Amino acid sequence: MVNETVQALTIAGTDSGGGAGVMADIKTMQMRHVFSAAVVVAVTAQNTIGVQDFMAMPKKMIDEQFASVADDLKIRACKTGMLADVPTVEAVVENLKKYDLGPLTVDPVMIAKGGARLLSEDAIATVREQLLPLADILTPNLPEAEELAGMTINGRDDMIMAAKKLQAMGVKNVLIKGGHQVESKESSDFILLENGDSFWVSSPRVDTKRTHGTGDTLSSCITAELAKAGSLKRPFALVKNTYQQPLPMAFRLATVTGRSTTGQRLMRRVTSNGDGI
Ligand SMILES: Nc1ncnc2c1ncn2[C@@H]1O[C@H](COP(=O)(O)OP(=O)(O)O)[C@@H](O)[C@H]1O
Ligand SMILES: Cc1ncc(COP(=O)(O)O)c(N)n1
Repeated sequence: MVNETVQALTIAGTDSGGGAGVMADIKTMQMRHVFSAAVVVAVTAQNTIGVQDFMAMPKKMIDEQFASVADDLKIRACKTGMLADVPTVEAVVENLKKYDLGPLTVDPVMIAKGGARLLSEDAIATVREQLLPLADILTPNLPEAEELAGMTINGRDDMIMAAKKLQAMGVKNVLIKGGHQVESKESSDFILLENGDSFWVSSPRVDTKRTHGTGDTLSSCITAELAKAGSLKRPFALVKNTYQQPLPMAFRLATVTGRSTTGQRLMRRVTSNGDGI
């Protein structure tokens, strides 16, 4: 049951296929019992095979969505996902500064798993310079961490160094996702907290290419938990606990037989964890 007084906001692009973007965010937040609002900044024509097309929203429409949400709801935490291009990033930054929407999780979506660019190359600098300083937590995957930190990442020591570099750019907490280390038997994420504490969260790698939407699921789960708790302690405890659980057999079978994505399975692992932490 959703607690309608606990409200979170996703600021991202839609996925017509329902596996990533705003759709994954809403499903995840809902399953974490949080009411989710959405500011749609881009629309994609997309499925599990790839992104066929996308269109960014005009600034006026982005501004109006932020105003509608802020005038009516009491948003306790928010996240950004796909931000398309420079004008869109700038419009989002302007609105994030204008309204109090609680702690901000930035998922710096750049390139979809299928290879389509969801953030123009010239917008990377805008994200680095204007959006990162507003982020309470940044959740890049490995290629995004490389791009933002300006270094190549080969292994754990590099992930630690990249997280420190990103923190030096003004981000309070950094979670570097290890999903793209396909040669490793584990998927290991590195978390560097504001107070300098750090830890690794590892889980056995699911042998599948169907990982569409995994990052969105993770960042919207963190955002939902931030909306409930107001601090990062509980969201990270949840993420850590969730990942340390073995994958239920049904999900392992789905990898082999079904079209279920790792994102959807991860969502179920996250959500099947209940509120017991
Ligand atoms: N094949 C996999 N097996 C297990 N966990 C995975 C797998 N792929 C990704 N993950 C986990 O899913 C989350 C999202 O990671 P990743 O796929 O790298 O993000 P993104 O969707 O942004 O590229 C991370 O916590 C990562 O460790
Ligand atoms: C609208 C939208 N937002 C984010 C992603 C990234 O998800 P993934 O990297 O798993 O393809 C996506 N494909 N589409």
